[in-house]
Amino acid sequence: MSSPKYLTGDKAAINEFIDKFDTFLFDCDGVLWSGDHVFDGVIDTIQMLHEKGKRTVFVTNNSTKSRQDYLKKLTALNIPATVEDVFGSAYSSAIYISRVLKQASQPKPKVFVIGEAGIETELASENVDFLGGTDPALRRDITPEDFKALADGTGLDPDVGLVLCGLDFHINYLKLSTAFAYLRTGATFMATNTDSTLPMNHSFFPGAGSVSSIPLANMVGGGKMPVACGKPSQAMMDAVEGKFQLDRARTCMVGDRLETDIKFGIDGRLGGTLAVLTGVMKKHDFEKEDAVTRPAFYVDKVSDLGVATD
Ligand SMILES: O=C(O)[C@H](O)[C@H](O)COP(=O)(O)O
Repeated sequence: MSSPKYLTGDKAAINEFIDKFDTFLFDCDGVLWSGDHVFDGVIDTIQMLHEKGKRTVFVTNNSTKSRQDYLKKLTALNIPATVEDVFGSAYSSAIYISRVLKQASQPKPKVFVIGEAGIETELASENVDFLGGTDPALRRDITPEDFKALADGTGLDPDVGLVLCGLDFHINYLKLSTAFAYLRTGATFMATNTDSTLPMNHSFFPGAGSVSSIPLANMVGGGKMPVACGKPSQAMMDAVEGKFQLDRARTCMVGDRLETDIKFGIDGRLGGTLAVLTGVMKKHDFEKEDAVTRPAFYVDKVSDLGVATD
């Protein structure tokens, strides 16, 4: 693996870098913002890319929000975008379940969800029947009656054939027990994404993988991992390519996490990958001898690209 090229402060190299691509796939958390704090210069940089005729697509593993929700956040933060520019792991999962698995025509068409409204909205947009998710009936302690009903199956919906788990800010023992009970009936095991942490407010919190899919994988055992539809899944890359008619050679992935964003771009054989150091990744992560993945380029922060307009 060749050494990543550091672009910060090198105007000629940055201009050459930008000219290599027509489309930039941007990760969100840790690249554009931390929580509701948009990093300095991000808005100007996105606008600069648009003025140069470049397309920007926001590809996020955060399944708590739908495309519309993300558009509201982008708009509130003054980042120029349309709903068509957003591609999240909730949407990626919903189209995989509806169009690849054709879940509606399966003997057990319903989906049990661990996650937030973003997943529910995207499943509904694909006419996939679901339960769980933000249902307030699940936001409580497990009872002896629950143990009995989950153990003998009377507490399960016989039409559930798939479990989809993502980031759930209301995770609890009852939800995990219910999901595990469905998996024990043979339900298909899927995850929107398996990120270990969520970058938020310039710190890190439990991510989707840590709160739902990895604990369930541990319960199921045998090394069985869920089909994940977020980065670095190439099911997501294929869907992004199809929707945006990408020329992969002229597309660059911009991200803050080696094992999701950069791996997504490399495995997808994109023309390039750009790492930014405002989120999860630190320079050492890809400079160390045993780094499994290395970006082609890196900058300290996204706004370092802004010198291209000077
Ligand atoms: O735990 C998660 O779901 C992820 O940390 C989070 O949502 C990542 O979002 P992204 O960086 O892909 O925008």
